[in-house]
Amino acid sequence: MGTVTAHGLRKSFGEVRALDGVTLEVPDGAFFVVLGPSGAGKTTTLRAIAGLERLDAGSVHLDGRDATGDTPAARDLAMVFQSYALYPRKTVYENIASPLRARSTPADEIGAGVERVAGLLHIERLLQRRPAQLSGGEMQRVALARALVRRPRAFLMDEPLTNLDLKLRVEMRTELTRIHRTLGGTFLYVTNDQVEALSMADQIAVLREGAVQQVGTPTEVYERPANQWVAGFVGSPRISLLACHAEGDRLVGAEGWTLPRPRWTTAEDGRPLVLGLRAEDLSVEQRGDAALPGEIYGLEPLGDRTLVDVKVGAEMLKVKARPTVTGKPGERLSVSVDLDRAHVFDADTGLALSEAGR
Ligand SMILES: Nc1ncnc2c1ncn2[C@@H]1O[C@H](COP(=O)(O)OP(=O)(O)OP(=O)(O)O)[C@@H](O)[C@H]1O
Repeated sequence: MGTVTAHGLRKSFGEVRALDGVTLEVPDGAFFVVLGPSGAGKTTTLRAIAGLERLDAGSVHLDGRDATGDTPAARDLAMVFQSYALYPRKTVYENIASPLRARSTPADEIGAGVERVAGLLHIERLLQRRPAQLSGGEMQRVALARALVRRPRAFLMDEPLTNLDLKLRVEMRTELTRIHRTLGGTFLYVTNDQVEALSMADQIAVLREGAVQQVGTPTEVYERPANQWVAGFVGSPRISLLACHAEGDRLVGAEGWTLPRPRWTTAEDGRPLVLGLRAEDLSVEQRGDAALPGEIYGLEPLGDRTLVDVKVGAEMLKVKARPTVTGKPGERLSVSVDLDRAHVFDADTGLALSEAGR
């Protein structure tokens, strides 16, 4: 078993409120990602669960048992840090073996355990080296191997891929999901990288300023963001946001445009709203009659696609287009909108308006 439940975690450092009532329920065997920008409280959450941080309030239950007062060792969790934290004077083999030695594991089991994880992480040929003789990517693999060599109740991982270059990071994402599938076990993983979260997680908790904004599958968080902030944080390129209000069966933009009002939008006429449109739900080709008038601001070729920045009055839309698209700044065009996929938020509260019905 490996369920981890954090309830109402609160923690302040002097004036800074790092955690403002964080509640998480991590099911046994999940790949659960806590996603949030720098300073959101991700590390503090993980450290609190690991028993490394004293809480002002809240509780931590492991496999249903209250572990709030337990020492880190008694919690039986393995933690991987961004900084690797390897022993510099020990070989890779000894680094990986150290958690097993600390628990007086028989020698033959240690050998078998190290070989197994070394194989899993493709680091067999590094076992006799010392950390100073490793690249950053190799050190990261060793740090992961050292955590994975045991079967703790859960693995806690604090941005373990941050120090890797982009290519290695992408590779390790696939490897970590493979390792999770192979080993089983509960992974609680924190990151500020939304692509990492979307590509690896079974479930994502989005954290902002010490408060959970939304918990859901990657699809739920991306397709049905609970509020404007989540919509803006998750997704690349960033969602375009346009000020508007409803008038009968139309949405009327602050910049003078109108669109048919999505049938699921529940808001009284005149209330300030924000229309959220993702780049892939917009098109510079003519499609249907829902369209916004604008002018090209710039083109950003990205190889497999080109992003077209379109000015709609003083506001900006990012539109995903074919790589062959052409156009000059200042050229007028009409941007087609897939309204079934649009998001509407209350401008005052930021909350998504009734999306359940679609
Ligand atoms: N030991 C500490 N003393 C004082 N303030 C702290 C301490 N640890 C964290 N904080 C503050 O608490 C807040 C949350 O920090 P935390 O490290 O949990 O965020 P994070 O989401 O992990 O950020 P990052 O992605 O940058 O690591 C921040 O404002 C941070 O400055």
